[in-house]
Amino acid sequence: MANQGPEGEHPSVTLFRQYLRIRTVQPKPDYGAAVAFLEDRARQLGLSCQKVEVAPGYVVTVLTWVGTNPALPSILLNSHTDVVPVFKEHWSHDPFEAFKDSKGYIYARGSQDMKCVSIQYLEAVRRLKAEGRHFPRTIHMTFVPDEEVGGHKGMELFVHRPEFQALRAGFALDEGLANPTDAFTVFYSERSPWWVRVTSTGRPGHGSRFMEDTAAEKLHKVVSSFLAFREKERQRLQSNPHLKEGAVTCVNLTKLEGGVAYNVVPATMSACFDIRVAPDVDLKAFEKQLESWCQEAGEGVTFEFSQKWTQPRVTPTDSSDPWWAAFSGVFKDMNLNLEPEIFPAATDSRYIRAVGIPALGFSPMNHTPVLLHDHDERLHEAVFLRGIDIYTHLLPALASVPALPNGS
Ligand SMILES: CSCC[C@H](NC(C)=O)C(=O)O
Ligand SMILES: [Zn+2]
Ligand SMILES: [Zn+2]
Repeated sequence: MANQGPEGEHPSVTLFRQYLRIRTVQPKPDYGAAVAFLEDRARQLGLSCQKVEVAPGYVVTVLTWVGTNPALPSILLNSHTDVVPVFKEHWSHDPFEAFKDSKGYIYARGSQDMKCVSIQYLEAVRRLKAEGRHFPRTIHMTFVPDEEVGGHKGMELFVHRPEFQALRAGFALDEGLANPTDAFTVFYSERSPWWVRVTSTGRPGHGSRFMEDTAAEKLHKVVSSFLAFREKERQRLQSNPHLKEGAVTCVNLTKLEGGVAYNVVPATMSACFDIRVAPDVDLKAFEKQLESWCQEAGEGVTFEFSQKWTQPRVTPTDSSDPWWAAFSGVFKDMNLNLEPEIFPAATDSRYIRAVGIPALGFSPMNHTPVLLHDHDERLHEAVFLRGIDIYTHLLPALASVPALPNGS
């Protein structure tokens, strides 16, 4: 029976399942247990382990494999330790048990997002070290908290710390997404999250009357403008087979608030939008567009941001770029299909890219449905193990990229 314990199970899978059982689930992740697990891995692998407390209780753990030429900028392998909450009643198995079914599927929150990648990094390094391999560039594995709620007490702070500067990262890998086909997806940029609350104010009064200038009418106009834009972008994506989801701007109305009673016309109503702005959009012009939709709706309609990312960056994917050449070359050598895309949501990669470090988002999961944040998130053990193989090829290639003219 596949779930009867580690007997006959690949030790990397057993380790993965142990890590999945640590309850680093938002909103109260057990970060202490994750850090203790990683410290233990550092001891087992003979790696140094540094803990950087970026905010009270929020520790970034850094495991380091020093290269033969530590003067060269390093390779940063980043992963986050927290996972999103679950609706337990919708799961076939306990999401923190790491149940493995008879076919080899491991069910657990974090199995795709992104505890698989954390263990794959560690196991690839373990294997390469055991083979006696050495590479010029130092490899740092960073395990960060808080990504699932925006990274504001994680990577966003860490990239501005002296301990981060001291890592002297020249190139980074972070998370990607599964791909249901034979191909692997790699993300070279991200859309910018803009979370916007539009507040409409107007005349209150009795619910039986035709009041003039109501908050609801004006909010309706704004909502129509936002959703008309959404439809335009949706059709632009649908009509062009060359465009992928991340290349267009997406808008969703995610909250409507206001009102106190059926028979009271409210003086204030608001609508919240989750906007993901494509990296080629002129952000100043786009903000002006939001402003004019509010103005056109009438007096007393304003908007504010609760997230506003304004530093979209694109990591080069042309063959002349040495990092891309090293990364994509491995896929060519291994005869694997690679599909470069723009990440539709936001990851910690945006903070890494914003401080000038090229970063690719990659989670080695092909033949796997995208189940991050979903019920029954799962990963097949064979796909997980294949991912370790892929990293055992990627790390030597990246950590052997010669010194670049720009100093990285
Ligand atoms: C804007 S901070 C929230 C981050 C979250 N990341 C993912 C991968 O779901 C998101 O894009 O909604
Ligand atoms: Zn993630
Ligand atoms: Zn996530």
